[in-house]
Formats: sequence, C-alpha cells, structure tokens
Amino acid sequence: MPMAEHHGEDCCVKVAVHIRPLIGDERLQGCKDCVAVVPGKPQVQIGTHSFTFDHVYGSTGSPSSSMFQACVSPLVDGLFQGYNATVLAYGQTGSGKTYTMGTGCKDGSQTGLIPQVMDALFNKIDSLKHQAEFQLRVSFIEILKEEVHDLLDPASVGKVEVGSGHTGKITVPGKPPVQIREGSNGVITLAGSTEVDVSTQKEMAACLEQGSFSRATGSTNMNNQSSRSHAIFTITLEQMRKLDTVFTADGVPIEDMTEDYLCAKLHLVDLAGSERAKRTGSDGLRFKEGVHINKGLLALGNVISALGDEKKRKEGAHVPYRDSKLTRLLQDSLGGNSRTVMIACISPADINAEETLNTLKYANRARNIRNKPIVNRNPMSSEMLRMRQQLEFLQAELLCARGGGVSSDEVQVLKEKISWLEANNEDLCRELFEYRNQNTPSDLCETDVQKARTCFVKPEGLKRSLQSTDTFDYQMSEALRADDNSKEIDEVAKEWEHTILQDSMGKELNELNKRLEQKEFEMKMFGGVDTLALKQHFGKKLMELEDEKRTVQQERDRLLAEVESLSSDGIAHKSPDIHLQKLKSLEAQILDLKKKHESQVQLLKQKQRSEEAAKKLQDEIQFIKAQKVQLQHKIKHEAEQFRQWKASRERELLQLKKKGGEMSTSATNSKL
Ligand SMILES: Nc1ncnc2c1ncn2[C@@H]1O[C@H](COP(=O)(O)OP(=O)(O)OP(=O)(O)O)[C@@H](O)[C@H]1O
Repeated sequence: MPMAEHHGEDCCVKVAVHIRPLIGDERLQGCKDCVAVVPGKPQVQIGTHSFTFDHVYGSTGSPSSSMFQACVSPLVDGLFQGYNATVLAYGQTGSGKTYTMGTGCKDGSQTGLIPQVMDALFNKIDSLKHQAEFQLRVSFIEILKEEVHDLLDPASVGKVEVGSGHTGKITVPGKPPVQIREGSNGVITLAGSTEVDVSTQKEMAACLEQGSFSRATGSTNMNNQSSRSHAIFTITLEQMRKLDTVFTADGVPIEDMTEDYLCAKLHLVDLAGSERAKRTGSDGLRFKEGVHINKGLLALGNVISALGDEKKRKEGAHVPYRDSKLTRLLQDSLGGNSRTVMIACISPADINAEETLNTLKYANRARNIRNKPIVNRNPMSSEMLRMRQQLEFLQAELLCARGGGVSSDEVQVLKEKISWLEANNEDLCRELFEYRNQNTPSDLCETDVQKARTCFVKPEGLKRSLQSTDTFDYQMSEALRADDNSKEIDEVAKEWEHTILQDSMGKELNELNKRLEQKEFEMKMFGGVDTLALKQHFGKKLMELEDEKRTVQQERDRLLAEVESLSSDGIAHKSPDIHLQKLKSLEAQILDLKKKHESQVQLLKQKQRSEEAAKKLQDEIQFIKAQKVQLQHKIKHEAEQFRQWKASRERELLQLKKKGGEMSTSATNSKL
C-alpha cells in the first residue's frame, strides 16, 4: 500500500550568518570589531579567512529585519504543502541565538523569528480558511544534560534551586521522562511530551512564553542569561484541503472525495552555546552541564562533518545520529526529510574571534548537507487521491465508450467497476472520518499504518474521557478502542492492498495471454510459409533432376547409335570430331551440376535460418507460458494468504469481543 506521496527534491541546508552589534560589556572592555562583510556579497571575512554563505545579516550585510522573509518565510509556505522544516540557531554563548529566534522571555520576543513565524502562519491560515480546515499544535522541549524535558508540562514543578545560585529543572516524580522514538519509516517522535492544541496566535504565543520561562537558565562568566540547554519549539500544522468536486457516472457529486489531508512540522531550535567548557569558567555542576552540552554539539559537529563530506556521503559512510539526544532528534532535519535553515550567530568582538571562526567553519560545512524533503500525506488520503484519479479515468473511459459505440457489455463492466470503486471509496472515507474522530490529533500525523499502531495516548485525551467513566474503565476501553481502531485501519489497508494486487496481477495475466496468442499466431504463420517454400523448392529440384536424367539418357542413346553407324560405314577420320563433341557435352553437364550444387547449398542455409527463427519463437512461447504459470501461482498464493489472514482476523476479533465482555463483567463485579 502506498504510504505517502514522495516527490523527493534534493536541497541543501541553507546557511545564514547573523552578526550582532558589539554589546555593552564588550564596549566597556574596549573590544574591536574583527568581522567584515564584503559589500553586496554574502561573504564574511575574519582575519585571513573568508567564507561565503547563503545570506549574511547584521553589520554591513543585509538588515536583520529581512532575515525572516528570505530564510524562514519559504519554510512556512512549505508547511502548507506538507513539507517539514527546521530552523537552527547555532553559535557561542552570547552570540545572539535566543535573540534571533525570539525564544527568550524578553529579548527579541517581538522581533525574533518565532513571533514572525506565528504572524505568517496565522495570516496564511486566515487567507486559506475557505479552502481548507487547519489544526495547529505546539510542543516545547529542552535537552539538558542528555535528558529531554517537557517545557509545557503543566504538572512540572518548574525551576528549583540546585546548588549555590544555580537553577535547574526537575520533572514530577512518577512522570516518565520524554522518550525519543523512531518509527519504522524513520520518523522521529517524542513520546510523553505535551502537545497543546492552539487555535489563536495569542494561545501559541502563550505557549512560547510559558516554555521560555521554564527553560533552564543560569549565569556563567560570559552571559548572565546563558542558555545551557538546547530548546526546540515545534509547530505541527494539519490541514484538510478541499479539492475540486468529483462526480459519479450519473453526475452526482461525491462529497467524500473532496478532501486531502496533509501534516507537517516546523522545528525551531535554539541550540546551547557552542564554546568550549573551559571558556565558561564553570566548575562543579555547571562544568558537568558544559560537558553534556558539548556532547550534543560535538555529535552535531560529527553529523555535519559526515553529511557535509561529499565523498563520505557517496560512499554511504555511517552518520553518528545516535551519539546524542540532540542529533537523534534532529535526524530528520539533517540529511533527512526536512527543509532546513541554519542561522550561525556570531559576535563581532575581537575577544571572541576564535569562537567566531569555529562557528563560521561549522556553518560552512553544514552548507554541503543535502536533504530530501517529501510531502507528508496521510496514507488514507493517498489512497483516496489514487482512487479519485482512477475514478476520473474510468469516467473518461465510460464517456469514450458511450460516444465510440462500444458494446453495452463493456459499458456495463465499466459501470460496475465505477460503482465498486465508489463503494470502496465511501468505506475508506468513513474509516478515515472515524479514525480522525477517535484519535487524538497527534495520531493523525503518523505517516504509516505501523505508526498508527504504536501511537502514544496523550494525557489530555485521558482527562477528557475521565468525565464520563472511571479510570479503570476508561483505560480499558481506550486501550481496546485504540487497538480496534488501528486494527480496523489495518484491515481496510490490507483489503485494499489485496484488491489492488489482485487487480494488477489480473491485468498482468491478461497481458501475458495476449502476448502468447500473438506469438502462437506468428509461429503458425511462420511454420506455414516455411513448409510451402521448402515443398516448392524441393519439387522443382526433383523435376530438374528428372529432366537432366532424361537428357543424359537421350544423349547416351544418340551417341551409341552414332558410334554403331560409323563403325559399320568404316569412316575412321570423323572419330576425333565425335570425341570433341562428346567432351563439350560433358563439360556442359559439369557446369550444370555445379549450378545445381550451389542452389543446394543456398537451400540448406535457408533451411537453417528458418529452423533458428522457429526455435527462437518456440523459446519465447515457452518463456511466456512459464511466466503465466508463475503468475497464476502467485495470484492463487496471494488469494490464499489473504483468505487465511482474514480468517485469523475474524478469529482474533471474536476473541477480543469475548475478552472485552469478560473484562467489563469483572470490572462491574469488582465495583459491586
Ligand atoms: N542583533 C542584536 N541586536 C542587539 N542586541 C543583540 C542582538 N543579538 C543579541 N543581542 C544581545 O546580546 C546578548 C546575548 O544574546 P542572546 O542571549 O540571544 O545570546 P545567546 O546566543 O542566546 O546566548 P546563550 O547561548 O547563552 O543563550 C543579549 O543581551 C542580547 O540582547
């Protein structure tokens, strides 16, 4: 069964450099600006080094205010077409990452990229609301000391004092930590993190603010509000697009075939400071954090190196995504299924020159990474789209048939095919509708059936249902419902897959039969022509030989008679003439025989060629016959497998129903 529409387009990770101005402390220390921008070019120079990027903002480069429009706005547009996207802010502590992203509690909160993303997102939704239905969710997590924390967890205690003057974050006892999971299709998901449904820009901004406050911050020698963790703010956009109406053969509009489902995620990542631990002047707890931060960034550097090296990439060298939580989470965005922009933030101060150079080198390598974004479409939607196309095709065929005077039998077959497709489509749409209603929104964005099976049951979903039932009953029914639901989807998918497979194998068999018929016809024609030609040739040859025999006999008779009459007359002087004539006649006979021999050779060659061609045709016929037998076995085998699967599903369902009945009886008994 096709999973999603794959229109893979290779695209490089885009890299922009953002140079902030010299800030208060740097000015007080008398720092000098050591970074230059080549006028009119996205080129940065530091010392003797020169780097070219996709864009350069700040200093004498493009104004920072144009960054969103050029770098991030196309990614927001891509979300509406179903493409995932990622924006990464990279750079040393104090270089302006938080300011650039707008993840801080105050700095850049109005002008940062995330608030601008929100503006663009809601404006676009507003302009498209007549063509599609939208659903938005956000999550906000941070990775600190190789642990993933949920910044939107309402039950979290928040910041607590850890050691002298430092703040840290703890999770609620008993709450399982956020887990990074990888689906069978390679999609990375976070199990256990809160996803908040948002319907207004205000709600989304509130989530950003809440998470930013929760984010672990602490002081270092370099920056009072230094972020020691990687923060990832994720926006998920689901949309149900309205398509052009499709009509049945009788001109009735098909309501259910007018929608297409797309789902895409935008990760906005504010990475921790990239400087080395020794420069932070940290010790004890802070130093440990520094080591962990560097572990994530070190792994990120290694991933960038592996992906940025064209030779290694072509050789399929190992990419160490699993070396840290950060790289594991960003696996999709680096060399995977995402459009990615990296913003390298740098300080212009000469005191930071070494770290700035490191950042520029990193960023330069990231430009070589190639991603392969795909449209994330729900498998059901993909099937619906396929069916839609098939239906339209059949309708066109039917129209042609009506106009082209095709037999009423054929029209009838086409009509039946269409109604069968329509009925199937209705079933699929109903499944999709139920699936949508029964599942939490996060389940909907899964891109394959396998994912639907392993989906995570969200705590909000639990709370909603607790109003009508007690915990035990709820969990039981929810588990069964989730199980049933995924099985139903499985069943529809499998049945559909079976039908498609049988249909395509049937077509293949028809094709083989046609080819076989054609070859057998050719063989017959070939054989007929060949026999006739040979027969004619040999007949002629026989007649020629007969004639020759007769002529030689007559000649012999004539010569004998002549010799007899000469000897009786006693004329001896004529004898040399007679011998001369005889010799001539014999020479003529030899010439004639030579010609006959040549024609015999030609005949033999022709016969050989005919035999070869006949053998080839015969082999082709045998091969097609073998293919036909194989395909017939395959069709039978697949049908048998499907029958067995169906029977086992029915048994399973029966057992589940029985089990469900028993469970609710025992639950009722225990309540009593
Ligand atoms: N483009 C800019 N214009 C003016 N001030 C800026 C700019 N970028 C950053 N700053 C200032 O520089 C300081 C450090 O910025 P910021 O906190 O964003 O750095 P950071 O890279 O996120 O640091 P950390 O890694 O410690 O979180 C802040 O006081 C911020 O206001």
